Amino acid sequence: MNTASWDLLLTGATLATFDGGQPYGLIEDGALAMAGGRIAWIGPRAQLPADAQARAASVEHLDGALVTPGLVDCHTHLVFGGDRAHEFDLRLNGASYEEIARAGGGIASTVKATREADEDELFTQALPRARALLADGVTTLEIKSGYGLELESERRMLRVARRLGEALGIGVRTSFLGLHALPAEYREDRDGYVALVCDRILPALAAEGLVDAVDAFCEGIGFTREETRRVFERARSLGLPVKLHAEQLSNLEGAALVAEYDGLSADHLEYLSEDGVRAMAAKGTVAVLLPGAFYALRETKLPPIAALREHGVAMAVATDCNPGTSPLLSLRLAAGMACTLFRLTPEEALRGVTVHAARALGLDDRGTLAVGQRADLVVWQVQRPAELCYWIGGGLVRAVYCGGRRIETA
Ligand SMILES: O=C(O)CC[C@@H]1NC(=O)NC1=O
Ligand SMILES: [Fe+3]
Repeated sequence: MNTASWDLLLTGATLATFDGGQPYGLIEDGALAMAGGRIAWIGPRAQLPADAQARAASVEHLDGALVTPGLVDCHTHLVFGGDRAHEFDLRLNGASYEEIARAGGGIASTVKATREADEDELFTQALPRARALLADGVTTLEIKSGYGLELESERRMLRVARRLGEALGIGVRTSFLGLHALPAEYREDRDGYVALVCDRILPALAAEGLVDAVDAFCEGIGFTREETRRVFERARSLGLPVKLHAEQLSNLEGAALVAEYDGLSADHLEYLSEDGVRAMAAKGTVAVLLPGAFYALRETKLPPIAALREHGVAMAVATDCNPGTSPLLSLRLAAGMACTLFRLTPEEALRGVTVHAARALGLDDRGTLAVGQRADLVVWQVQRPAELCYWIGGGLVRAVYCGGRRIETA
């Protein structure tokens, strides 16, 4: 009779648990057991129960390899049609953003390509991007809508997001981003478009179970604070949490608006003020830093990292994977950029792509290695946590587990 109560026992691991007070929550020469998709036991190998080997259906000795929680990418626009590589080429050959936009480029070109693609085409185009993030350790992905800007295309985007999670066996959380850009057909009727989003599209997609959170692009080139408030009011009436692209290019006090609605996160934040930091701290709103967009746009204004630290605002880091301002397919590289460009410590950056990123999605069942957490974890080819931010480039993953199941990353 099988007496095993553990599915798998990993021993001889360097465990970065991000749980407890030690730097990285580190446990040297540790052991971790999984059962039923959860972590059943974790601690120093020397403290394993005497019958540990008998309890485990299988045992793997890791010779000191680093084990972390599965990485959480809490801000992506991963589903979209076409790409903007040609614009990258035009820009590097001297074309301005304005010239490209006037020629139909920018978000408008991605909206056109997304509307023209059917669900299978969108899925086929997004799958390699999701696999690339998975191959670098991501086990939970947030994926936004926002390139459809009308009901059927927004629905297609969110259905593809759900399909990606099912196909790859990883967690997916969706965010509705109807207020991402004004579609051409509403160029003369902003109010009409905001009403369409709030009164028609969002309620319909929420009723179909496609929306986990509501986001908006609160910016001079996006939507105003008042327009953002309208979609937040609708989200609240539907019982959906909110998050926001806030203070990316200017200060519209979007972060304070998220805090007013007890929102999950404010994202970008290069122009975040001290008042905005205080508002976020008072409500536990997570600051999501997006160094990929900062890098690709060659920004110079840094987010107020010192103020966020001083006020104890949890900082997350994400790829913001999108075709225009952050075509970034490695969350680990985003963590490295957060260190090099934003001066986060490696521990801050790694908390930013694990436990704090999970909190930015309203998830408390993942992001740390602790008994009862989902068995979402990565076994790395390195021994020290800081190496995950230090090495530039991929190939450091040895194994990925999601819900206790080994995930193929090739
Ligand atoms: O250019 C794109 O396709 C998206 C830009 C992206 N969206 C947003 O809200 N902020 C950004 O940087
Ligand atoms: Fe974004």
